[in-house]
Amino acid sequence: MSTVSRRALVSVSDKTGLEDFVKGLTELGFEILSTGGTRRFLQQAGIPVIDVTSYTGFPEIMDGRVKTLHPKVHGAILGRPTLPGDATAIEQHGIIPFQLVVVNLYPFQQTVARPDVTFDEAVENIDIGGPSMVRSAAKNHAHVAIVTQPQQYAEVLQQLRSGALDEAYRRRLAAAAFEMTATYDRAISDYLAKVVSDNSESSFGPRLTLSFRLQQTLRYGENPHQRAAFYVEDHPTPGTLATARQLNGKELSYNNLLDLDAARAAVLDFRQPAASVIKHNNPCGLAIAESLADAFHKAYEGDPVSAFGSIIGLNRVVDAATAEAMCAPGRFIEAVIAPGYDADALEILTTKPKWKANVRLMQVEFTDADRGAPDYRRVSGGLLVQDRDDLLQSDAGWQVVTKRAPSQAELADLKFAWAVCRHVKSNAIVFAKDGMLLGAGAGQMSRLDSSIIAAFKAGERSQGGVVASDAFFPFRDGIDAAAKAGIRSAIQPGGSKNDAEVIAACDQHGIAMMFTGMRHFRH
Ligand SMILES: NC(=O)c1ncn([C@@H]2O[C@H](COP(=O)(O)O)[C@@H](O)[C@H]2O)c1NC=O
Repeated sequence: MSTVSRRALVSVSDKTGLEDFVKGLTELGFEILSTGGTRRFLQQAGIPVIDVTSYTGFPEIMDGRVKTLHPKVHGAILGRPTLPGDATAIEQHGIIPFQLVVVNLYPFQQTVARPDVTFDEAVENIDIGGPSMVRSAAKNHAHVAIVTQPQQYAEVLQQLRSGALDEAYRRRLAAAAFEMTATYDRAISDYLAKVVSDNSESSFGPRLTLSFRLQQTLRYGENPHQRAAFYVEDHPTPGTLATARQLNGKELSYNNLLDLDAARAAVLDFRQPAASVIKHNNPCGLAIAESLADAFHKAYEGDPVSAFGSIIGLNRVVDAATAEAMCAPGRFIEAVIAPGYDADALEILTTKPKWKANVRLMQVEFTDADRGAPDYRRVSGGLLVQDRDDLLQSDAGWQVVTKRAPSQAELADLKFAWAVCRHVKSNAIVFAKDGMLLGAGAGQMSRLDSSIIAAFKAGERSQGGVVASDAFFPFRDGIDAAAKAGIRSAIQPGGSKNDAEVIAACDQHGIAMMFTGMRHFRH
């Protein structure tokens, strides 16, 4: 038996804060045992360390695949010295129990997050010995404290200095340890499931396990009587809402988050400066222009009544002109999401009386990295999974089906209206002109009702404009309503058994129509 009273096993990949922590442990009388890399790191810092191989009498083998997987290591972690049977085994096999185990794992999640990662690299970053020690120590928390994160170091030292780590504290450490190994294993199984599904005919594996961590609890859900929280992925893709930073304003609500996501998505599709105005998850305004300020102005004026209390999405760094336009008298905005705010814009938006401390300003990188990610929707007792309908659009395969082809200006508006349309709840009808959404018929149970609403919203402005429909027009009535409003061009997927009747209606009204061959339902 050793004469030292306390032993710690330290084996970590992330060496953050390690030197100070282990120095603290040695000052408290701990003898330190470590694996190769950790031992070298600590010795370079002048800390006395025993190599774990000199304790086990067995070398590290197979490029480190086996370093701590030894009965003298696991016996020293799992042994219960207070039990006669365990005490005998400890004595017989020359085991020296550990009171503290400090382990963090190979960076599997960070490795597979790299776009250029190879399968072999990913596999080599699956830690085996580390989780085994963590699980052993967490199971035996009655005798052993398990430390798995650098963030725990300061508190652990403080607890040790004030006496000992009591059982309740060790149990908390054990709970954190099992949570860590569960997350780690889930990351491995998700990665492998993705590799398997990418290589198989069906993209969907036999089981789906999702893991999210709590980012914030929310005051309430869609309504005040509903509890709510925002959970995010462990390593969210840059540019997603989970990575957005709040620069100003009140606490975010559940509905704010939903609308901010829609506001960002609606402007992400455009390469020109674009602005979206979101209400209840639908754009009531959306526009593109030469400058961001003009885009915002056109978007807000698309439907200024509905825009009151809206969420704004902007796809350029906000400048002073756009900031001034958003603060103009009579405009009321709840939140803004943009890739940034220049110093002048931030000054304006954080000092204007109604904005300061009120309007939520969110900053997020605008990238395409998240496109095509899976989309999940809860139904009672299950989860619906699909590819998100957000791939960059192309006009390859579009065809003119009417006698008249759209003019260049009409074609530009048709492309714009088609891009807007997939952000509107079905049945979606969009009237647009000059890069500006004039009227949206959203979420109606009949396409004709959506057409009538879009025409009503657009009013006189729809003269010479275009209409986009997220799914085919089943009858000519939607086209008749658009023609009555002065629409000159239409875009829709086509594919109805009544296509001939709808095309004839367009020809009769002199409307040019294009079929895209792709539907954009958004239920
Ligand atoms: N194979 C083993 O027996 C083993 N024992 C500990 N590890 C891991 O090796 C890392 C530390 O290694 P080193 O001290 O050599 O830098 C830790 O992240 C630890 O979790 C192992 N590695 C992987 O499984």
